[in-house]
Amino acid sequence: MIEYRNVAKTFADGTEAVGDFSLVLPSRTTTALVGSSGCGKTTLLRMVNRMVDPSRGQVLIDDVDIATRNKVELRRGIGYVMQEAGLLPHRKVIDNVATVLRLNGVSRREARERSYAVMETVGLDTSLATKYPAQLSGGQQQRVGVARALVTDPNILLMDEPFGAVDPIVREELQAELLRLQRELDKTIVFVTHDIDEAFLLGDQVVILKKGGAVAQAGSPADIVAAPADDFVRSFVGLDKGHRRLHVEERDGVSIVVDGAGRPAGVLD
Ligand SMILES: Nc1ncnc2c1ncn2[C@@H]1O[C@H](COP(=O)(O)OP(=O)(O)OP(=O)(O)O)[C@@H](O)[C@H]1O
Repeated sequence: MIEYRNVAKTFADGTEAVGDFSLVLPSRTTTALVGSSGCGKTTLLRMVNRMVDPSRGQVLIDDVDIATRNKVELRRGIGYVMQEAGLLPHRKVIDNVATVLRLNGVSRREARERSYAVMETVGLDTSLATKYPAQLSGGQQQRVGVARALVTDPNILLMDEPFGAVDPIVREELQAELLRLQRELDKTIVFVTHDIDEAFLLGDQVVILKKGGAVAQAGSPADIVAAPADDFVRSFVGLDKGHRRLHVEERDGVSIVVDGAGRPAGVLD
């Protein structure tokens, strides 16, 4: 379990990125932090692996304040996937994946074996292992980023807009892959996105943020759609727009679901 207790972050230049944020993220579930640019998502995410230390308040992992933990040791149990994959361009795919294992003192041979295995886990053809990142598609590079984060088998996976830079079709593939991985691996995932549909698809818990890391609403996607907290949430999730306002129409004895623009979205079973 990850817990934020009244955390705040003001950067050295005086920018208040997070005002007062509290939240519990249950183990083995995915929490999606969603909000517009600059609302503090990345700052909150990076507090979990201490890339950012809060100015006030605490972050706890399994009831231990992480401020008391050694940063290097803490990060061993936490995978981090960033936007644009962040791969080392001059190192082969397999060496990118193996980096952290080698830093942890795992032998070259074992590091390679584990890296090949995790490439398969994330759906990467192992023939790509000896290529350089620039020789891969954007989607493949993102998978390498996920493989690299998973290779040490961390309990926690932090993902910062990991699918933001790929085209919509590849993005859907990667989202489906992540859902499969989550079922298989059972990690505690913190996923940052500005896309509410992605947050609803991947998050067990969705946290809609306003500026300064203020929580507009936190809950399951169904809870949020059923009872949006206010007009900001209603508008953010698109409940004021046609595509989420569904109703049922009868056509020749079949109940079809139609959106606010009159487009059929599906049939009722
Ligand atoms: N190192 C820093 N120094 C000063 N200000 C910062 C720093 N990092 C972030 N900020 C500011 O803090 C606020 C929150 O930034 P953060 O990156 O957490 O937002 P975000 O919601 O992740 O945005 P985006 O979706 O654009 O990545 C912004 O105003 C940003 O400019």
